[in-house]
Amino acid sequence: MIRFEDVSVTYDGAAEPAVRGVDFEVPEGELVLLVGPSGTGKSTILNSVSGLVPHFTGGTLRGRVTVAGRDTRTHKPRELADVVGTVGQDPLSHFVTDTVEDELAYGMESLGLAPDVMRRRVEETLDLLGLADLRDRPIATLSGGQQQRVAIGSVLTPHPRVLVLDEPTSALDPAAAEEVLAVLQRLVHDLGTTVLLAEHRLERVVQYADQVAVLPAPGAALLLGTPAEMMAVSPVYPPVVGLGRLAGWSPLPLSVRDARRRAGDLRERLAGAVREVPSGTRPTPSSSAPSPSTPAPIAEVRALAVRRARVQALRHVDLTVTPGETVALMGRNGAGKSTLLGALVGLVEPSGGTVRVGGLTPHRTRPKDLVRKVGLVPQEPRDLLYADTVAGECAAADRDADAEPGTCRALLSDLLPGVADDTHPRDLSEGQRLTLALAVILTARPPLLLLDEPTRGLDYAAKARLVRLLRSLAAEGHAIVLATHDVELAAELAHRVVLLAEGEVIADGPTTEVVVSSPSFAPQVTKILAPQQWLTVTQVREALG
Ligand SMILES: Nc1ncnc2c1ncn2[C@@H]1O[C@H](COP(=O)(O)OP(=O)(O)OP(=O)(O)O)[C@@H](O)[C@H]1O
Ligand SMILES: Nc1ncnc2c1ncn2[C@@H]1O[C@H](COP(=O)(O)OP(=O)(O)OP(=O)(O)O)[C@@H](O)[C@H]1O
Repeated sequence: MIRFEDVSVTYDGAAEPAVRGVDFEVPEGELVLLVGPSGTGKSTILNSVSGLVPHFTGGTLRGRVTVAGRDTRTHKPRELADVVGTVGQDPLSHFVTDTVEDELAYGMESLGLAPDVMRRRVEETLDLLGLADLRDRPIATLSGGQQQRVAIGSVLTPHPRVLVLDEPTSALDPAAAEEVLAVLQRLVHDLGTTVLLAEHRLERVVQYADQVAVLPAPGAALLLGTPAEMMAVSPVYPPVVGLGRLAGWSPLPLSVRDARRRAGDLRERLAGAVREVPSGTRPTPSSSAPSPSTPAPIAEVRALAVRRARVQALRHVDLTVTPGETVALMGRNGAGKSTLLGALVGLVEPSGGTVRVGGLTPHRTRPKDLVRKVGLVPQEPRDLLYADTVAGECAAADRDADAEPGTCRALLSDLLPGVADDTHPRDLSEGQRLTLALAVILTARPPLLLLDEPTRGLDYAAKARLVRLLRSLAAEGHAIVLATHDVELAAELAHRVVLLAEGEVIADGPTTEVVVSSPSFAPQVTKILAPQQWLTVTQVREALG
């Protein structure tokens, strides 16, 4: 259905092709998962199926890409729209209408479908993706994950024969991600839809794939095979595969269920091993604090309520954060995580209750004074960056924070060597942009550091670098609060997990306690080795010695 024949793409001005000699086929009615570290060309391959490469991105495409027999070089994206539905990495940039319902209908309208068919499919899709309550909402007022669901819904309604999805679950909560993948699988099985999908969070998707295509390194040849074959050789793999490799299981398990069946021996070996307190996870924040007295909190939230237009986004929220602790805020899309971070940094005004950060009331404090107390790395780091060059961005950060000139640049070079001063922030990769935003925020050395979905778009290596960095900041005494759907990240990093549901705190405790009992928020290793309480492959490796 999709065929690549010896395809190479070279972007204008680039010395090397972004992808080289790509030659593979996605048969009709199969779901093929495209994986690989950042920058290996996954988006480039996806965009050449929809025709965005080279028609919109520029550059040169050699070889041939055909979709349902149509050559994408001679057919513009518009002329492929009746066959291919695409969701890109940045759904916001693709929305064409203002409300949820209109957006779901738009693709069908442009194809001229009958009104009764459109009506039926809109209703179906609203139900399928849990959007019914949001049907009249302006898209601009939706949470990140709600927007991503709308973006996915809007390509499903025209029933395209081919779906091309670039990280479709990056902003979704774990349950929503499962729901979306179940919908895709149903389309593949029942309607024979062909799906090509790229994703970094393999723990969410690998078990749904018929085949996996791996781009091991920039410019390297693409490998194609069954998920089990590919997971044995891929440089990126989910924790279930990491555990399987560690335990020497063959064939490698791809799902928690497969792994549980094999895990008897491993559980026995682990029961014998001394269970140490895992690195990065302390039983309670205060019990291991250096001084006998608990440090004074850096942030205190009492009975916080926030209304956003007609939505009660938060109610009765109490939260205390002390220096040196890392707190993960988790909960379904729209639960109020970003709103709570917004209240801590003064962007969102409480409608009731109080918020105190470093003795100040954030929404009544001048930004200049507040930057020394608290900094937020937003869900879309681009929202924070407005200069034309990396150097300009860093100079502005130094000024805003009254820091020595060169402070921000030194931080950036430390975190991420090799980013040139004259690069436009727009041309950085997702991970590079996140790191730049982090350096900008850290320039003021705020004692409270907030991050909204920091692992969106990051590969496993970039995530590991972020974990190391945040751990060392916590060890220096920074308090860190991160809103995340990445259960594996929370397991690695957080001392404490706070679960929000419909604007209320429903659990607040040490990571192990909160996640072990939750089917949605438990990491893979926990599910595989239950009833023993392990969180990560690293912990298991250390325990086995
Ligand atoms: N429009 C463009 N113009 C110039 N270079 C580009 C463009 N898009 C991508 N590149 C470069 O091509 C290479 C492959 O990028 P691509 O986005 O396809 O990788 P990816 O595997 O999807 O990465 P990620 O997982 O980070 O999204 C990178 O070096 C990137 O900087
Ligand atoms: N400007 C706004 N106007 C009206 N409602 C809003 C606005 N911003 C957010 N909301 C609503 O407030 C609720 C909480 O949103 P918030 O962004 O805090 O959720 P979240 O937990 O961060 O979600 P996600 O996991 O999807 O990022 C959602 O129902 C959202 O639709």
